Amino acid sequence: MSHSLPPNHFLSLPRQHVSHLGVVPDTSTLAAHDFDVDVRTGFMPPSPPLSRLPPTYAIWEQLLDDISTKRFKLGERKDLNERDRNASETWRRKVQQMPILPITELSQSEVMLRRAHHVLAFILHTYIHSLPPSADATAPIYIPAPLSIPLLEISADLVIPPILTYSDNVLYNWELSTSEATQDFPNHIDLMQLRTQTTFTGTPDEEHFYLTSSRIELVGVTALALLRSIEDEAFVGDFLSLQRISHYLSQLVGVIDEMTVTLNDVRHGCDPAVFYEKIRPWFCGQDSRPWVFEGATKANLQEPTELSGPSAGQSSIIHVLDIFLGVDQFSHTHVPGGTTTTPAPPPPPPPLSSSSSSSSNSSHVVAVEKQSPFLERMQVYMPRHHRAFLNHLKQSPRSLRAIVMTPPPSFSPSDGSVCNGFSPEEVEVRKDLKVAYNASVMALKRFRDAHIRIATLYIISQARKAQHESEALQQPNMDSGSIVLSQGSSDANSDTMQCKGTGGTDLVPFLKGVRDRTAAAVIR
Ligand code: HEM
Repeated sequence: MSHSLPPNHFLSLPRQHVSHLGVVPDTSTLAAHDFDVDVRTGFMPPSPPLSRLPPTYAIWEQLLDDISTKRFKLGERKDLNERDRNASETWRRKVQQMPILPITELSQSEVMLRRAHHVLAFILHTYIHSLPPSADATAPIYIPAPLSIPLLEISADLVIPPILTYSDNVLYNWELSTSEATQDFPNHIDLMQLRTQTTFTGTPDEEHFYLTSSRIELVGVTALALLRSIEDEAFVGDFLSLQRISHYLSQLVGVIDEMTVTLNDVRHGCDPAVFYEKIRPWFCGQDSRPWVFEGATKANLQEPTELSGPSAGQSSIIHVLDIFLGVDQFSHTHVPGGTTTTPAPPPPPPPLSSSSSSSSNSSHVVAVEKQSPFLERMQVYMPRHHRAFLNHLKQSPRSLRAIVMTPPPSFSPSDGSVCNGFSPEEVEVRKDLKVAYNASVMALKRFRDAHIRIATLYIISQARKAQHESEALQQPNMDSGSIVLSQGSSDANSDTMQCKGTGGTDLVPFLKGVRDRTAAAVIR
């Protein structure tokens, strides 16, 4: 089986074996200083992801095909009939009865491992969420060994958790719709030519939902280029380079705004009710019912400590913007269940001269600390090269925020004299720099404002509607117009509705907190 990367690409080279405990650094990739971030496609791969595993794994691909052709329904749905129940039960039996396949053939190639994770993670979520509901809300869900063992092994090799991730349903879940588009890609990218490989529901809404994120990733490539240019200028660090940095930051505002427009486009193709009722439940991670990976102990495989469902909170491009702008020191501090709704006080800027201490190994640690801030936990679900990229960026010796904060913002000589070595021209240039930096931070805040409106429309309003309907059903003689909801109908009241994100956050306070802390990064 040939895969789609050129033979000399670093991901096509033989992999250094990564222990199943995930503790041996994969230096073959880190040493190459290649973080699998392409100049043309960013965090998306530069060619369409593999769409089929080698014949040895035909049974997995067949089970995935069944998901597409049979369109199983969620086990919790009230409108299930006998045929629906039998169809998913027959399919689950096939999962239980398949042989436990060794992953040796896959371990040679990152691209094949990704496809295998995609296939098995879709099978895992279909298996779990097609199960009939249990009377005991805390009863464990048993994942049969033929699914759990290879999924744990593959996840250990990729150093990501054994659950559906953003990379499974966005980064490595697309193809191009025409041969012309395939031929031109990635030198010419037509965002409208993207199609999704796998969905749970077969609805255009689900496809549009995934592709919205893919398009944001591709729009974000221009932001990555600007960040590189800013880094280069920061290295030079002279008067002219400060002017150039301001210019690049002004361009960055335009790119982030374009990402916001693309985000808003989710409304033009993904119906909120279809999303809430039919699509979203397939994403849910482990909640009150523990997932038991059968055979894991016997096979000496590490079981996961946390299993959050896929969330675009795992998108590296947004984390990159946060880290590069130094916003992460504010926006990433939320611990779910904590009380960090007020912006944290600005931390002192790191010294300009601080140098990168070491190349971190933390990209290889997959154990998740439940109490660490949500956005940091989400990095564990990212492809490990992208995680390494974020760590690399965090350790940059030239923090943009620190550059903008030199001299301190309060410094403003009014008599035009040269003060502390800064000429009046340089003072002006530094003022412009601060304005441009703050404009970028505010663009990111606008992205988050738009995102909150979308989460409200797609989750909060739909949850409220569902509650309204179920109350109406319980009180059939009551005039529906007279039903009073405990939650108000305006967005302002949405905080009172307890809704969880797929990543398990109390979504409204969480998203508003991240947005407010982003705004708090503005330099006064
Ligand atoms: C229908 C569309 C969407 C809905 C309903 C939605 C909902 C949510 C929810 C509930 C969270 C809270 C975290 C969790 O528990 O999962 C979240 C986080 C997040 N989402 Fe979305 N999301 C949508 C689309 C997107 C898209 C297209 C992006 C862009 C790539 C995005 C980027 C983020 C980010 C970056 C976070 C982390 C919080 C932050 O950094 O502000 N979302 N989303």
